[in-house]
Parts: sequence; C-alpha cells; structure tokens
Amino acid sequence: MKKVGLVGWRGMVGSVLMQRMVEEGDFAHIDPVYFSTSAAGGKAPVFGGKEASLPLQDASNIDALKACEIIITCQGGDYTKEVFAKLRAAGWNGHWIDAASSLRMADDAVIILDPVNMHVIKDALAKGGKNWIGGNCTVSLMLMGLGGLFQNDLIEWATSMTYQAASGAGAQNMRELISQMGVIHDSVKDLLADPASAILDIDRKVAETIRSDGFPKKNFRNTPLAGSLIPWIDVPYENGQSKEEWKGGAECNKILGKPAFRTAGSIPIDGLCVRIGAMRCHSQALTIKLKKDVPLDEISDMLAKANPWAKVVPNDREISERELTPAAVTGTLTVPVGRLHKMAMGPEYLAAFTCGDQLLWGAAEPLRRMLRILLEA
Ligand SMILES: NC(=O)C1=CN([C@@H]2O[C@H](COP(=O)(O)OP(=O)(O)OC[C@H]3O[C@@H](n4cnc5c(N)ncnc54)[C@H](OP(=O)(O)O)[C@@H]3O)[C@@H](O)[C@H]2O)C=CC1
Ligand SMILES: N[C@@H](CC(=O)OP(=O)(O)O)C(=O)O
Repeated sequence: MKKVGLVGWRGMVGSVLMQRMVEEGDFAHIDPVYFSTSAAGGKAPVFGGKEASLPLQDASNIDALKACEIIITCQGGDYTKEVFAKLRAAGWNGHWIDAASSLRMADDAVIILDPVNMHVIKDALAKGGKNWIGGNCTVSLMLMGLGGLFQNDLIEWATSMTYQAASGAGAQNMRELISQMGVIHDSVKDLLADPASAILDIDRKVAETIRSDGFPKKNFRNTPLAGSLIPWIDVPYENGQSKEEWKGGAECNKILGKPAFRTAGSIPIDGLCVRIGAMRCHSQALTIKLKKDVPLDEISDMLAKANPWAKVVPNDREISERELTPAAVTGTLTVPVGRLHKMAMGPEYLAAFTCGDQLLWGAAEPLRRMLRILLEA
C-alpha cells in the first residue's frame, strides 16, 4: 500500500478533503502519514477507521516527507514555496498533489480537473508527470458547469462575472461575515420588532452600522461584506485585472490543454470577480460568444452529458430560485447551470449562470480524485 503524506488535513480545505476521502473509502487504499506545521510528535488523527502507523510528522522535515510516495497538501502557498523545491532538490521523485496556486502555471505542473481534462492528465502521466495542482475554485466550477461547450469546441470567447463566497477568502472571513450579519441585526432588532417602525429608519441605522469603525471587518481588509459587496478579489495584476480575474483566462486555457492565455489559439476569457455574502458557493454569470448558432436544446444536452455533476436547470423562474442558488447547492457536488438563453446581441450569444461549492469541486474533490487516479495507474 502506498505511503501517502497528508499535509494541511485540519484546515478548512483539508477537512473537506478528509471528509470526502472517508465518504469515498479512499483510506482503505493508502497508508496515511499525517504531517503538521504546529504539533509534530502529537497523536495522528484517525480517518476512515484507519490508524496511522506514525505520530504526527513535522511538515518541514524533508526526510519524513521523502518517505512518502505521494504527498497531498492543503497547507497553502507559503508552505509549498518553502518545502517543494527543497524536497525535489533532495531527490524526491514522488507525486505532489497541491491545493495552492503557487505551482499551477509551472511548465511541469498539470492543473487537475479530471472530469474536464483527463486527456491532459493521462498525457502528462505517460510522460512521467509528478506535479498535480488543483485549479482556482472559480475556474474549476465554470469548467464543471460549462464543460460540454468547451468539449465541443463551441466557445469563441466568454466573460464570467462572479459572485464569490466568503470561504474563498478563508475560514476567518466566513466567521467575520456571520459576525457582520449579527451586528447588523442587533443594531435594528428593536425597530424590526415594531411593525409600526419606518423602513427608512431601519435602513439608516443599518447603513450607519455598516460604515461604523466598530463594525467587524478586519479580515476583509476593512471593507464591509454583509449588506454590501466587494468588487475586487486578490491582488491587482495586469491589464486592469485582479489576479483572480487573470486566473480565469490563464488557468482555464491551461486546464484544457490550449495554448497559453492571450496567445494564438487560446480562448479569451475575462470578467470581474466580486465577493458577496454567500458562505461557500461561488456563482458566476456568463456571456458566451459561440462559434456558431447552436439551438438551445442541443446546448442543454451537451452540458448535461459532459459529466455526471453538471445539472441543467430549465430557464424557469421557480426552478431557478429553487435549484440555482448557493443555498441549494452548498455542501453538494452538483454544479447546476441554468438561465440559458440566447441574448439580444444575436443567436451566437449565450447567457448562462452556474453555481458550485468552492470547497468541493473548487478545492478538495479534484485532489482526492487525482490520488485515486495515481493509485489506479
Ligand atoms: N479557502 C479556499 O477557498 C481555498 C484554498 N486553497 C488553498 O488551500 C490553502 C489552505 O486553505 P484553508 O484550508 O482555507 O486554510 P486554513 O487556514 O483553514 O488551514 C491551513 C492550516 O492552518 C493551520 N491551522 C492553524 N490554526 C488552525 C485551526 N484553528 N484550525 C484548523 N487549522 C489551523 C493548520 O496547519 P497545522 O495543522 O499544520 O497547524 C491548517 O492546515 C490556501 O492557502 C490555498 O492555497 C485552494 C482552493 C480554495
Ligand atoms: N481566490 C479564491 C480562493 C482561492 O484560494 O483561490 P486560489 O486557489 O486560486 O488561490 C477566492 O477568493 O474565492
């Protein structure tokens, strides 16, 4: 049984990964070795009923890491930057599966999303590939929802306008969002309880609260999210884009095995990424320029057949309200895609809306599936 090193297993992404590995019985196929950056020597956790043979190992101990044939890390980009090069320099030739973005665009790394790019993964495996990196959550979720159009090479260009959940910014941000909601409610609860109170009084009090110095907003760079939104995600990058927006084009083309973004033969993908007050589901509204006028029923059929998780939601008000929302999707692997209709600009212009759990397909699920691909190779 292969020794599999697990780093970052108690973080938010790592916990979702452990939960999915238990659900899918992955621990029956591995000899797990748990690493820690904070509690080396402590008792290793037990997942899937499997006791680890070693106590918690030091995640910066290169010799301990070298003993693993496969390492999966959800510890974050700083950890990858600190350890990965040293491990390879020490002669480690194992498989590295990583949730962080640091290595994604490296030439010898594949961005993994096997329901969409199994051909790219197989090709790299045949050539001796060893570095397998999970994609940006928004990009992976777009490709899971719209995989059918990409597979059929129907997209000339696309814009993705996103509605991204607090979880993408981290666990502390999810907590802060809820705290913000609580503070807002507390500020007007007496007025809310009085049916005769004026709505504009409530609104004024809410605005004052959101703008006040005491409003909990440290984790969101001092910007309120509840009752508002944040039209910028990640650092400024190039061409007026934020880094999150750049990833849409750069990672999407790489995942699909296309030429590099902004070079001939790549698909132009661009848009604005916006943080909203959802917990862990990222949504996106897409404008897609198709290469030709394809009937909507054929488009729906392609999307539904692309993978078992994409689910076409009819462009109907009640069904969309029920099935195409973060509240409906959270905690599930289903990636609904709906609001499909041809736009006023012409029959090649398609509108679509998709939503997915950014901790599942957006982070943990591609990693555990890559582990299984390696174990079965
Ligand atoms: N959040 C997201 O949406 C996504 C994140 N990623 C990547 O995954 C990385 C990890 O993200 P995320 O899981 O959100 O990070 P977390 O902050 O939840 O966890 C990272 C590490 O922090 C340490 N830690 C310290 N205190 C605690 C605590 N109270 N509870 C749990 N862990 C604690 C743990 O390391 P130790 O056990 O060694 O002390 C843990 O592995 C990111 O940096 C990013 O690169 C990728 C896709 C999406
Ligand atoms: N940046 C994403 C989350 C994330 O971790 O992305 P990446 O894996 O590309 O760093 C968000 O804020 O929603």
